[in-house]
Amino acid sequence: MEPPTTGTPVTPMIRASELSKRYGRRQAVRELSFTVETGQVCALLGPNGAGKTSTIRMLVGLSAPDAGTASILGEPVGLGASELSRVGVLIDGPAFVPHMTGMANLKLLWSATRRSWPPPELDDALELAGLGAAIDRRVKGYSMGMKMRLMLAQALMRAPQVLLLDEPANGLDPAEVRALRDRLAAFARGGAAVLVSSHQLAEVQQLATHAVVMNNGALVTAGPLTDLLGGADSYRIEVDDNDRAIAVLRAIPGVATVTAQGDGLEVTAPDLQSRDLVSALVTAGVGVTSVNQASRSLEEAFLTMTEGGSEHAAH
Ligand SMILES: Nc1ncnc2c1ncn2[C@@H]1O[C@H](COP(=O)(O)OP(=O)(O)OP(=O)(O)O)[C@@H](O)[C@H]1O
Repeated sequence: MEPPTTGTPVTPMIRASELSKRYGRRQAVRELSFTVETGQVCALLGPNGAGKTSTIRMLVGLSAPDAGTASILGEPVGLGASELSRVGVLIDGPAFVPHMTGMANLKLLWSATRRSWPPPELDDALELAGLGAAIDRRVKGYSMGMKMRLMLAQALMRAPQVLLLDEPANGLDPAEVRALRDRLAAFARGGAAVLVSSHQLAEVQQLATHAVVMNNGALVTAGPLTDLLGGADSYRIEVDDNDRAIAVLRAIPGVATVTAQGDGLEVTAPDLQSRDLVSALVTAGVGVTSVNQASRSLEEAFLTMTEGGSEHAAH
């Protein structure tokens, strides 16, 4: 869901406002601002040491910013803030008691809330986490993916409106990442806001609707993933005859620009589908080798991050 651009402003579910954090001489986060709205799965993206974990820790009140404000559900975050009861958190990897079952671990974690077991949302949380019968097996036999699912269950059983997950896809195989994506998407469709950190562009393209890209503690770019990826309105097409293809493409109503780039063509056509372009080319007898949606901006942002000399964090 997109935030409205006009009309009554909505309160962002998650807001980082000019957040800064320093550890000794290391400026981990600098003047970082972004928001996550209801219905969004937002990726917090950046190389190792970019400041993602530091940011999430400030957003959930585990560390205090040196400057700026973290707000959840419109309220400033602090340790013990009441809003935090409506926040699900996965940070610092799964930590469970190995000789206890998944369910016993959930019960133990729930006991900290001093509310009676089971939580009303337990069944939904278990279904979304998708552990099946394994929930009654000991955690020491779990794979990394299963531990992540159990983490997800413990975050979801609180019926959170906001979910913050630090590198949840670490140690998951591609099928598990897909399953995680489906679960996060379902959760966001229910009106929640999800912030999920990652250092992998490919992973984020699968998971998120929005992205906040950071490097060296600072914001590089932020926005809907489709915008950051160059939008669905631009395509890279490779053909067997560039000159003829350019003539054909330029004659299609709705094609805004056609430019030759390297071996291929860069086409902007906001209202057309790739198949419209391909069928026009093929009908005109031009052989099409490949068609891809251009994904420039986010790639460029990543390039910037790499050039910016990302540091590997030893922590
Ligand atoms: N408690 C700490 N004490 C000292 N330095 C820290 C501490 N926590 C983080 N840092 C430093 O702050 C910078 C940002 O770290 P952070 O963990 O937030 O980055 P990250 O993007 O989450 O990286 P990673 O993907 O490796 O977890 C790094 O240079 C890190 O070494």
